[in-house]
Amino acid sequence: MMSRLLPAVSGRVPGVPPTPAMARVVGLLAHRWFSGAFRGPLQVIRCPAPQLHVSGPAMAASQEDFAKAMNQVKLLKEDPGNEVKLKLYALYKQATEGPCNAPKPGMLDFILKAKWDAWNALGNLPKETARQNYVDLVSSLSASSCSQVTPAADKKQAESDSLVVTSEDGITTIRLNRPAKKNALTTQMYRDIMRALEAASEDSSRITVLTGSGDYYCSGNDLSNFKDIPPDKVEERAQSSAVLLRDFVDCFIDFPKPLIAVVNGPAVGISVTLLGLFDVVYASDRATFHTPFSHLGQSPEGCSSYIFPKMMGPSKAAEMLIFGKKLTAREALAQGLVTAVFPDDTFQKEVWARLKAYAKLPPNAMRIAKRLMRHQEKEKLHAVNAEESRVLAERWVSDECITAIVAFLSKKAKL
Ligand SMILES: CCCCC/C=C/CC(=O)SCCNC(=O)CCNC(=O)[C@H](O)C(C)(C)COP(=O)(O)OP(=O)(O)OC[C@H]1O[C@@H](n2cnc3c(N)ncnc32)[C@H](O)[C@@H]1OP(=O)(O)O
Repeated sequence: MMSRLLPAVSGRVPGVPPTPAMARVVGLLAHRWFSGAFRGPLQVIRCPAPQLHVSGPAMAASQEDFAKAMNQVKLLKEDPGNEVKLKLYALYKQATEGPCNAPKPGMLDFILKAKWDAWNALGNLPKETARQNYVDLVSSLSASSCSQVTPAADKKQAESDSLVVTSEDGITTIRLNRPAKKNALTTQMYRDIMRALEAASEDSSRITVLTGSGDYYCSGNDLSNFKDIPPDKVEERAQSSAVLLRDFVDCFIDFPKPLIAVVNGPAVGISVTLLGLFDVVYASDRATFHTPFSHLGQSPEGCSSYIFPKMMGPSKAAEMLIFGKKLTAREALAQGLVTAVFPDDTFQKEVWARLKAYAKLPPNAMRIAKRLMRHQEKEKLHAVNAEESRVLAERWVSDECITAIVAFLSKKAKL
């Protein structure tokens, strides 16, 4: 089935170079980036599927992994759907041929055009990254039977893991588990959350919850993700991070079951913007909601540039997304970002009692209600996500952004 996705698109036209402005900024500022070996912790998804194993700092997939993944694709039991097939096609082409230089097919060549668009959207993503993303995607597709009750033996180790996924009482819980770093999201965590969502969409649970361990819900993107990038790789990294971000947010847009955020404490950056893609958001009265994008020289993501103005009106959204105004839980409730606020001392008890009751409702009825409420906006949300990710890739190489991140990493600044 999948082998039909792999025929070559022939013909060559000039490629898509990075903009001269970006290249200039990278050249001027590259020397200010941090260097030195990254010493990230190991991260684990607690999941019996063999593909979701311990992984350390990002590694490039070997040709052998790539070849294995191509074989795995042919063995998939279920059709992954056109959107995923297009992603696989695009990554395969990028990994084997590099950026799309083929002539754009005519408007009426629907299939060829969709394939060309998917490939072309990868821009200058390096071949190695495309290979890795292809392997990751195939691995997540093969892992669809994952995520049942966490084995008791694993629970002992969970404290040291960055992401813990459990499934119990009809609820799959994805817990951010880096309390010492305020649950900041590493690159590996983005990938692991995507895999966990893919698995949760297929498992027997009825609702899915995202929450955090410790005093924070999440402090947003781990700013160390910007560390250790060789000067000549800054642009490449910005592009591959934008692809990762887009794929990550797409998983939330497309998630088919009720998705609930249990916001146990302060939330920052992408952990706030994503809330607009959840069905229900419960917050402790200790939680705050902070999107300091301008302070960081960055721009909004998670479809917030579209959802927040619709949800709270343009001027309240501007206070958050342009001026970085931090909201209390009660203010977020008043703006519609939060569904309900609970006193911190009874938060866990009250919220989980509610969720357990919801998880007893008929699953198909819940999915159908969600689909009816969301499907008309889906296409728009994917377009907004693509644009926000593209713009962020530009911001990441900007002087404003680099200065802010250098200040944080050198301990000169904090929110
Ligand atoms: C694929 C890529 C997608 C990218 C998507 C883009 C998203 C955009 C965003 O999410 S923007 C938001 C980025 N987040 C921040 O700017 C928060 C930075 N952190 C802080 O300002 C503060 O740490 C704090 C206000 C969250 C908490 O302050 P507090 O004083 O209570 O605690 P500490 O500062 O001592 O924090 C404890 C340790 O945790 C580390 N840490 C916290 N947040 C982050 C982070 N986002 N990135 C990296 N590290 C973080 C902090 O450095 C401390 O570490 P240390 O103990 O080793 O010093």
